[in-house]
Formats: sequence, structure tokens, C-alpha cells
Amino acid sequence: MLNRNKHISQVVVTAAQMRDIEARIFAAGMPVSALMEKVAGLIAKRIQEIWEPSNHVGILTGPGHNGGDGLVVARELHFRGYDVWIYLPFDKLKELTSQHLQYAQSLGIPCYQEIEQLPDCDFLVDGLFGFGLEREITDPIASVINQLNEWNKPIISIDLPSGLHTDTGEVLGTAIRANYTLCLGLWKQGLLQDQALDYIGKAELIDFDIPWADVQAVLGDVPKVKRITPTTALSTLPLPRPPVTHKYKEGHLLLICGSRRYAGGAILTALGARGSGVGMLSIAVPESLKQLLVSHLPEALVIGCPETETGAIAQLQLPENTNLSSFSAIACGPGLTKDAISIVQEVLASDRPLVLDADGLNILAQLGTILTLQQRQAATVLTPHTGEFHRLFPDIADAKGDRVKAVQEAAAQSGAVVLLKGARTAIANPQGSVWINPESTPALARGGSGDVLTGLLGGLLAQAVNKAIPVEDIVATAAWWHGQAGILAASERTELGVDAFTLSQYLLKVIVGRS
Ligand SMILES: NC(=O)C1=CN([C@@H]2O[C@H](COP(=O)(O)OP(=O)(O)OC[C@H]3O[C@@H](n4cnc5c(N)ncnc54)[C@H](O)[C@@H]3O)[C@@H](O)[C@H]2O)[C@H](O)CC1
Ligand SMILES: [K+]
Repeated sequence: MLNRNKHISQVVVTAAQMRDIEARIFAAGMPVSALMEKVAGLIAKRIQEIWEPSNHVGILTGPGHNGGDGLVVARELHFRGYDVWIYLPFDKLKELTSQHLQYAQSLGIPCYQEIEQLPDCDFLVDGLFGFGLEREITDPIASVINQLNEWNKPIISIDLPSGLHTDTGEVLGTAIRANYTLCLGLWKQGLLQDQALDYIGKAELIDFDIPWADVQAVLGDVPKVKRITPTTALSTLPLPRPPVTHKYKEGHLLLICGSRRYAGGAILTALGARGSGVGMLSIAVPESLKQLLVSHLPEALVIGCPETETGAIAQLQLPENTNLSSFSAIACGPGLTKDAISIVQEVLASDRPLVLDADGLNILAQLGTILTLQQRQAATVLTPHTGEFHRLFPDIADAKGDRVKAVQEAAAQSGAVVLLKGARTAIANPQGSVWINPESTPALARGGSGDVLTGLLGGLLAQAVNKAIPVEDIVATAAWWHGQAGILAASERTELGVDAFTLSQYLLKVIVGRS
């Protein structure tokens, strides 16, 4: 049981997978009505914790079992002393839903068919549509949903905000803007897509004891799409360290970054790498930046390289007896400018685990993403935001739509681990496994925060090189750590107070006492 409870919140499902899992439960003998009673009872209990019984509550009821859940909630809140009314604009209901309507009405709970009839309420429960939504919501329901959104009344959505596509998070016509979403049993993939975030409000999982065996029977031993949780993220940190070690055993990262025009990017990337705890840090920058980097990171080996007349790195002039294979990992790109093409080509040709970001990605796109990466054997991690993603993978449409699908396709095509930045950063490996970071903060939407991630990720990769940890797990940990540092900094300094330098200083505060 412990194992199940630890993992259940990581699992992400599509509508089809949820249906298959629930079908197994019913086939095993659980009556549909019993499951609905159990689930809706848990919803009603949670609602009572959010809002006390003095409230007037409207229950928005759909034709399917989402509506059935809503009607059970209506009845239970009625018994608990809430002033309940039901809005049900449909006439063809599923059998179970129809029975619950009949019983609710027998208790004297008023039921309305027209939005204009609805009495005032303190909050609404959205039981219109759940994972059974199959098509665009059209009038008259669409207009009702738009009107309900205008009411500015707090809304608690059952399973999903009605109108959101369960898998892609796309708004099908229109959607309820919920203040709370109580997701049932297993996290629906649509709730982890950027395009859904304006509609979800505060999302919680209502666990209704789905047997782990049923989850594994449908999703396989290890689910393909998972949410990054503190448990999974902290488990791949290079802690505790062995009592006997030395700096080179704790990873040697080579950062290749910066230009005369973008000196700050090199500093921020290096500060991210410092935060990772990497044993040794070498930083290759144009010669004119060398003293600047040394002044900020006295512990780093700063390599001043010959520069082009535009102030970009012209040539990697590594110290005597070292070459790219001397390093555990390489992170390349922040602040390089487009003039460092030969440098990016050189690191792509190396046999080292490589993180490519920013101009490193733009240069890769220019060289031809798929063709260029096909030559590489060593691990490659790409960390594009949506703009860079489109340049790298012009034929993959919806990095703004179904980001899970987009990042899976990009990883499969390129053979790289791809981290697609966003409010819900998604990470895929070439085999189709996906990690989604379920928590972040708009405070991170600032210049330089991506540089910090690149350094942090490079440092973690360098420390994991002799360990059998999948690259995508390391990338997921970096994304989680970076996001949590932003959240912690924003909680102490507001969302306006998380500049990239400050972000880098919060990295270690995230793991103190948690690792
Ligand atoms: N499977 C179970 O027994 C349980 C499910 N849970 C809850 O039930 C919903 C899923 O229920 P389902 O009946 O499959 O679908 P929905 O209630 O989401 O509603 C879909 C319903 O509405 C029709 N429909 C679909 N799209 C549209 C549209 N655009 N316009 C109008 N009508 C539409 C469709 O024909 C269906 O009849 C799940 O989310 C849970 O809330 C229980 O919690 C556990 C047991
Ligand atoms: K709903």
C-alpha cells in the first residue's frame, strides 16, 4: 500500500486510460453506483472543508456521470445543512444520473432548467462534463457557461473544468473557469497542459483507492507520463555524498557560454552550475569576459578563449593536455550569439553528455536538428522554450497545444531528451516517457532564469555521469529544483522579486532539510 500511495500522485492518464482503468474496477465487481457514491462522498467531504454549511450552493449538472457525481454531492450537502439548488438543462440523462436526480427532487431540492431561474448562491459545483466530453460545447450550454463565468462566483469543478479536453487541456468551445478542480482518482493529462491553466484554479487529487494493479494493467509497470513529485526529484539528487570523495569524483562540468554582448548570461549559467554542487566547474568564455567570471566565481576554472570581432567565442582553447573528453558533461549556449557556430559543431561532435540551450539551440536548428543529432552517441538534452522549439522542430505543430505530444515527438525524432519550457515544463525521452513539472511560478518569466536552469542541469548531469540514473530523471530533477527555487523566492519576495541572480541564490534553500 505504501508503494501505491507514494506513486499514485505521479500517474497521469488520458480519458481512454481512465475509462479502461474504471472498466477493470467494474468488471471486478464494483457496482458503478457504489463507486459514484464513494467518489461523490469524498467530493462532498472536501467541499465542506473548503466552504462551511451556511452557504447557498448551486449544482451544475450534466447528462453523464459527472452530473451523477454532482447530484450525489447535492444530496449530501443538503443533508449537511447547505441551501442547495440544482441546474440541469439536459433532458436525456444516463440512467444512474436520472435516478439521483429523482431522489434529490424527492427530498425537495429545487431543480431549474433555465439559467435565468437560478437563485443567488455563494458558490457553484461544476458537474456538467468530466472525462466524457467528446466534442465542442455548443449553445445553449456554451452561452450558459460563458454567463456563469461572468458571475464571478467561486466554482469547484468535479474531475475537470467542464469544456476542457481531458488529454490536451484544449478549450472545446468554452470552459468553466474554476477556482478549484477536484481531479478524481488519477491526474488527467489535460490538467498539466499550459493551455488549461487559466481554467483550473487550485487543482487537487481526490484519491478513491484505485488498485495499483489496475493502474499497472492499463499503463504498464511504469506509467509513460508522470508528474514530477518531491519524492522523485529528491531521489536523484547527488546526496548524501560518500564520506571519501574528491572534487573530480563529484563531476567536472564544462560551461561554454557568453559573449561580449551577453556577459551576464555566462555569470547566471555559472551560478546555476554552482548551485548544483558540482565538484569542478570550468567555464569557457571569450577572453574579454575572463576576469569578470573569475570575480564572480573564484572557485571556477575560467578559460579565456580567442574571440571574433563581434566578441563571440572564436575557438575553444582548452588548457594543456585537456580536450572535451576530459569533462563529465558539457552545457553550451547561453549568451553565445549566432557567431559561435563552429563551437557548437565541436561540442556536438564530442562524446560527452551535452546540454544545449539558447543560441546553442538556434545554431543547432540552423545546422539541421535531426540530421546533426543523428551523428551523436552520447546523451543530448535540449532545453527550448516554445520559440526555440519551433525553430528546432518546424514540422511539429502544437507546442502551444498538446505539449505532451509535441515534446514526445521531438524527443523521438531527435533521439535527444527534450525539455519544453513552460508554466508546466514537459520533458520527454526518445522512448516516449514524459515527466511534467506540475508546479511553477510566473515569477520565473524573466530574462536569465533559463540560464540558471542550464547551469543547474549541466551540474547535475556531470554529477550523475557514473550513476545508472536515466538522463530524463536528472532533467526532471533540475526542472523541479529550478521551479521550487522560484516558488520559494516568490513566497518571500513576491513574484516581482525573483530576478535570475536571486533565483540562483535560492536553489540550495529548496533542498536544505529535504534531502
Ligand atoms: N465511469 C464511472 O462510472 C465513474 C465516473 N466518474 C465521473 O463520471 C465522469 C465521466 O462520466 P461520463 O458519463 O463518461 O461522461 P461525462 O459525465 O463527462 O459527460 C459526458 C456526457 O455528456 C455528453 N457530452 C459529451 N460532450 C458533449 C458536448 N460537447 N455537449 C453536450 N453533451 C456532451 C456525453 O454523451 C456524455 O453522456 C467522470 O469525469 C467523473 O466525474 C465517477 O466519479 C467515478 C465513476
Ligand atoms: K466538471
